Amino acid sequence: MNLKSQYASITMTQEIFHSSLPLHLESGEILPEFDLGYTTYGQLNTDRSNVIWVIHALTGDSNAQEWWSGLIGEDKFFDPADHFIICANLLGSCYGSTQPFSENPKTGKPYYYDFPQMTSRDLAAGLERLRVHLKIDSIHTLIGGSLGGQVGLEWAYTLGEKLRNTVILASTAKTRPWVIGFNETQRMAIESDCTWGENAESAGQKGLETARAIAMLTYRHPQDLERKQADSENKMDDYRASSYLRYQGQKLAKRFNALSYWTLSKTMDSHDLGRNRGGLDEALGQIEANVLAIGVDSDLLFLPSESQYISQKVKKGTYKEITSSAGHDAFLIEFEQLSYILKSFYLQQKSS
Ligand SMILES: CC(=O)SCCNC(=O)CCNC(=O)[C@H](O)C(C)(C)COP(=O)(O)OP(=O)(O)OC[C@H]1O[C@@H](n2cnc3c(N)ncnc32)[C@H](O)[C@@H]1OP(=O)(O)O
Ligand SMILES: N[C@@H](CCO)C(=O)O
Repeated sequence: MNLKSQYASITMTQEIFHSSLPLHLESGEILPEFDLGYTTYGQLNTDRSNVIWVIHALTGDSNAQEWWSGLIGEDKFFDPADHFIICANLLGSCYGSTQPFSENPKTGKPYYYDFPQMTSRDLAAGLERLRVHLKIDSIHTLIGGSLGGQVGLEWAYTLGEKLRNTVILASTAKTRPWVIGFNETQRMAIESDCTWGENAESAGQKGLETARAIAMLTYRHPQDLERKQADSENKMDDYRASSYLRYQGQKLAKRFNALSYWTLSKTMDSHDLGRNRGGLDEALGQIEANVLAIGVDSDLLFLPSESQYISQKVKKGTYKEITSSAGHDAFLIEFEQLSYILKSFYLQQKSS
């Protein structure tokens, strides 16, 4: 579907890529075939050197120009008039790619709880299959935050010199117990829903609301809630913070499903760039691309030190930090700082 924008030169496409070749997963399981829904903005230039590949986070979709509107779009830092911007819905997610509700070719029925566990390395392998299909031999920049940063690091490792720049935001090279713990509380909430276990797309949805409420506290910061959710002094119940978290839970449950959420939270947990590669330092040292790791000073989920570590252990690393009271989700909010950091990074590449 080609949607011409108001500027004749800028196109947007939304396609489904079908891979009929099996994907061999890290667990040893096999995904017999799969689909990836993807969105592109702009066009490839003559030497195909203007590819910006965006990787979304946990509940994201391929419409990067929507959820990252401050960074991607006409007259934004990544402008489709200059770049070919592509974003694919990650395997396991429910926005057009193969996921727990997809048909299992072996049974002719939805996978549901039989959907194979996938790691960030598997999700990167799925994106690699799409890259080859699209005949994209070189990627100018790979950029992703949180889970998107985990998948981005895995893909940067295998892309080698096919990738020039990698921008990893609010993420990590190996998921720590702190994050696994938060994800486990969210899965416990989903599993406590009496509908969990049913072969139905509505299974676990109330539990998902609670999971999202827990997650929102990891995506923000006490200062953020103090600023936006504080109540008047004499309040004794029905606090703004309570209704805010309940609202956010309901809002996610309207657009996402519990099985995809459960699946992708396990993907986040199992992320370890160094697994079967001689450890983290060895693996990070193999990445050929220029790496810009961006931390958020108030991030309580993926700590700034984890971004600093990435920049210190890769061959060509730069660390920058966003200053924000918003916490982890600042990578979705602080566009002025992000654009400035990116501009100085690319200028540094030009001068080196
Ligand atoms: C990288 C990716 O893949 S992104 C992943 C997919 N996308 C997402 O997760 C959504 C991304 N966007 C967001 O999370 C947010 O919009 C952000 C982070 C970009 C911006 O967050 P903020 O501007 O701080 O919005 P905030 O978290 O305060 O929520 C505002 C919403 O809560 C509502 N709200 C605020 N306070 C309360 C309250 N006390 N009670 C009830 N509702 C409330 C607002 O009405 C508003 O509703 P709306 O979203 O329907 O308009
Ligand atoms: N809030 C975003 C980023 C989480 O890391 C999401 O829901 O995916």
